Formats: sequence, structure tokens, C-alpha cells
Amino acid sequence: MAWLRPCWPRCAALRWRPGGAAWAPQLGKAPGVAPRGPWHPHGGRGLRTASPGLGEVPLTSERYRVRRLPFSRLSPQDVAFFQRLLPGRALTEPAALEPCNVDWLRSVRGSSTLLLKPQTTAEVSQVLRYCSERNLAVNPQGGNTGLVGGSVPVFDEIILSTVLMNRIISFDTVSGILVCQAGCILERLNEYLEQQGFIMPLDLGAKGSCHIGGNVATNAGGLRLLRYGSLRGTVLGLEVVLADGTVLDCLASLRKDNTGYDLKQLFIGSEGTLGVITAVSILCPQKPKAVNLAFLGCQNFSQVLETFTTCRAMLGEILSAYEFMDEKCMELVEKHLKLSCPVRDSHFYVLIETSGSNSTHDEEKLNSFLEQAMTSGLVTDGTVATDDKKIKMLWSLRERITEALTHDGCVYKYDISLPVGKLYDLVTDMRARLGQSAKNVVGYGHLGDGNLHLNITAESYSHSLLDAIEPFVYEWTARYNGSISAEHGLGFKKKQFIQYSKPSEAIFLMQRFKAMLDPKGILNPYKTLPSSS
Ligand SMILES: O=C(O)CC[C@@H](O)C(=O)O
Ligand SMILES: [Zn+2]
Repeated sequence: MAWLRPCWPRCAALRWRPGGAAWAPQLGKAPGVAPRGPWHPHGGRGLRTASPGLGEVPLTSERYRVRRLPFSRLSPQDVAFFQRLLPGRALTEPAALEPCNVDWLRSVRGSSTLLLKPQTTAEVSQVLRYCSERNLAVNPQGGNTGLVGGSVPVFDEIILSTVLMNRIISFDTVSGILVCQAGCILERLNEYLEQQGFIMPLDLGAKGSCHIGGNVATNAGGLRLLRYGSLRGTVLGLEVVLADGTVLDCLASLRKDNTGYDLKQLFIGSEGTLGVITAVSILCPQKPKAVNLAFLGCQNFSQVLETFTTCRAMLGEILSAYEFMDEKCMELVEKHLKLSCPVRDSHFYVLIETSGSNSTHDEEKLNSFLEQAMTSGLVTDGTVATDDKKIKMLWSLRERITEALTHDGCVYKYDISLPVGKLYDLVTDMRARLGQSAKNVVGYGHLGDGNLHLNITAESYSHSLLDAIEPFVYEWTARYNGSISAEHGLGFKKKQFIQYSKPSEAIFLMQRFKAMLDPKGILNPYKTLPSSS
């Protein structure tokens, strides 16, 4: 603890009790989600291997009444081909397939009967060439931590997992450029880089399970975007296998390259619908020598905003995260995960992280900001941490909200970009609109990025509740020129709402790109782009 005003509770007062959340299967119907098992110990979404009660998640095709597109059905000859190509890595056992057919939220379920685990780009290419010739649909899958149903099959698509493509290809300590295969787990990459004095430019709750290829395919945002920008800036190159098996080697490791169209941008955020990312070249920042965390309480949202503008002005280049959560989020984290908050009686909480190279300088800056925030009454209570363990504890209050929500009942999730001043009005309006028909309406998110996570819980799924939320939430967002998916993508669940954020000309052009790159539509069908009928 570096900075401590006498009136502030010490961070040491924070009592850490491991979540120990027991598995509690409860069926949530579309599009809400059922509570599920424990997260990664550091707040990441953990990959479950043998989840109990998987059969209880209804098939997506039945729940959403989807029509299967006319792809070929997998034949014994097809399976034999893949088993020859990938000996011991073309799996048909239900136990191997079950966790890959269901999403982390246990809200969508496919019925794939084949799981492929290639190790090389050449193998991915052979798989796709064969699938293209046979007209077999393919569902590329990374860590399966997505929140919009994009990472699991809808019907019987072959699951093409990057789990064994986890090799670091190179790291240049001068440029800070990392080149690795798509299946490397984000947290493992970060650990590897930390040993060399660097970090990954992105960090998210699912870090313990998510794959870098999946992060790029979904253009994941996360907690460090405010400081290091989006993957559209930090990814320098990609190797992608196209639907027909062509290997597109755009794995450049150059900061500057203005030779023609920047094709990698097409694949960033395309959610596996245009090609399968097999390797990534990414620019990694220096590991900060000093990290501080302030966890503060504000009484209203205007103070949350003013605290942001004040800290941005006073902390400048060392500000690395500005997250907010409302008191309802805190209640749920305390109730369901037994975490305890060191800051009391506030309507809003903000988490401010600084990352810099000189601890004395950074602490001085943070202290004068905190003094200003306290004396001007912007902030009423707070605590500061500088050591790793306490920083992790404070981060878990924010990072584990998603997990806490899954224990609260059926969850309706919305991931919205808005002009920052309007961010919380949507939560207030939604709360007033839903009244007693919702159990909890909570708002939290990456305030510094203008990104709200609006989550609504109810005891059980109800059509009338859904009708009260949608399309209201999308119309509200469109009215303020926001985006209906800030960072989670469209996947299966949000694809029909793309028109609230994109004009018809843009959607038409996207459909033309899709038709050009994947004429048979075999790559991650039923996702991202709206179905025509
Ligand atoms: O569950 C959510 O709504 C948000 C998940 C994630 O993007 C986060 O920022 O914690
Ligand atoms: Zn988020």
C-alpha cells in the first residue's frame, strides 16, 4: 500500500475468501443463461472438461428454431479421412465433444460429432480443402469463452479446435513483437512475456482459457484497451487459412507497411466466418515497472464521469484502466462469490489502474489526484494497492461480475458502446421500464472506452421480459449512435440485430466479402451476418 489517507480503510482490511462456487445447474432458456461452474482462479473463465448436466442445455436449433443449411452430412468415409490425416486427433467420442458443443454460459448447444485438433497450418489447410470439396460446415473454436454463441456449432458443424496450436514462434526483445500460433492461451503468453520484461497488450477475464487466435477473430477488447488500444492497432500480421484451404501468409512483423489493402483487418473481428486464423504477430508493450490500483466509491454517475476526466488529466500517460461498476454489481459479487469490498456505502465504484516506469513519480501523481478527488468531494471513500496480491484481489471484484451474475438466475446480456455521458442512462431507463419483472438490472464496464455491460437477471426465462427488453435496448442504443456490440461480437445471438449499428449498404458489402472468401458458406455458418430468410 503506497498511498493512504488516514480516513481511508486499509487494503489489508479486504478479506479474501475463495469463491468455492459449487456447481448449481439451473436451466435458463433463450436468450438468458443458466448459472454455471467456477471461473478461473484469477477471475478468468475456466474451460470445463466434463461438465455435469450438459444435456440440460437445449439444442440451439430447437430453442431458436433454426433451419439447417444444405451442407453435406458427415459420412464414415469423411471420418476415416480425418483420422488418417490427424491420427489420434480426430475425435468422435461424446465425452470429448460435449464441452465443445456448449458455450461457457451454457446458453447454446450444437450437436457436432467430430472434433479436429490440428497442430500445424498445413493440417488446417488440408482439413479446409477437404471440407470445401465435400461441402462440410466447420466451426473454428479457440478457448470457447465467447458470450454471444459464436464459438460453438449450431447444428453438426465439424469443430476445428486450435487447442494444440500453442507454439510460440518467435519473440523479438528489441521490437517487442511476438509471433505465435493461434491456440496459445492469453495468460500463458503474458507469463512468457513477463519473463522477458514485456506484457500482452490485452487482458480480459477469460485470460486463463481464451486463445489469442479467438481474441483476434473476435477483436476482443478487455481491460487494457484504454492504454494499449485495440487489436486493430497492435496486431501486425496474421496467417489465415481460407475456406478452400489457401494459406494467406500476411504474418508481417512490421510497424509500417503501406503496400496495398490491409487484409488482416478483414479477419480481425470476423468471428471465424472469413477464414481460420492460424498464427498472429502482435506488438507487445514493455512490462510496467510500477503498477498502482485505486478502488474508489462515488455517490452518483456524474461523479464517476468527473473522476474520469480529472484522473485522465492528472495521471496522463500512466493511466492504464478506468472501470466502473454500480452498487448492484457489488452486492452480487459479495452475495454469490463471498468477496468483500473494502470500500463501503457507495452507489458506484471505480477502479483506476496506473502503469508506469517510476514508482515514486507514479505514486506522487496518483496521490495528488486522490487528494484532489477527495477534497472536491468527487470520491467519498477508497483504497489503494501497490502489491501484486492486493491488486489481484481488487481486480477480482470487477473481473468476476460476469461469474456472479450467472449465479443470480437467468441472465440477459447486452454489451453496448455509447457516448460516455449517456452510458448509465440506459441502465436507469431499463430499470424503470422493467420494474419488478426483473430481479436485478446492473451496469458496469470499461468506462474509459465508452463501453457499458448491461446485464438483467430474472428467476427464470420469460418471453414477456425479453419483449420488454428487446428491441427497446437496441433502439435506445441506435438513437445515440451507439453500437449494439462493443466488444463481444455478434456471434449467433446478436447477428439479427446488426442493422441497429450498421447501414444496409455496409451489411450488403459484408455479405459480398463473405461470398467471395467463402462461396459455399462453410465457415462458422449461422453467425455474424443476418440470415436472409
Ligand atoms: O458479462 C459481461 O456482460 C461482460 C464480460 C466482460 O466483457 C467484462 O468486461 O467483464
Ligand atoms: Zn468487457
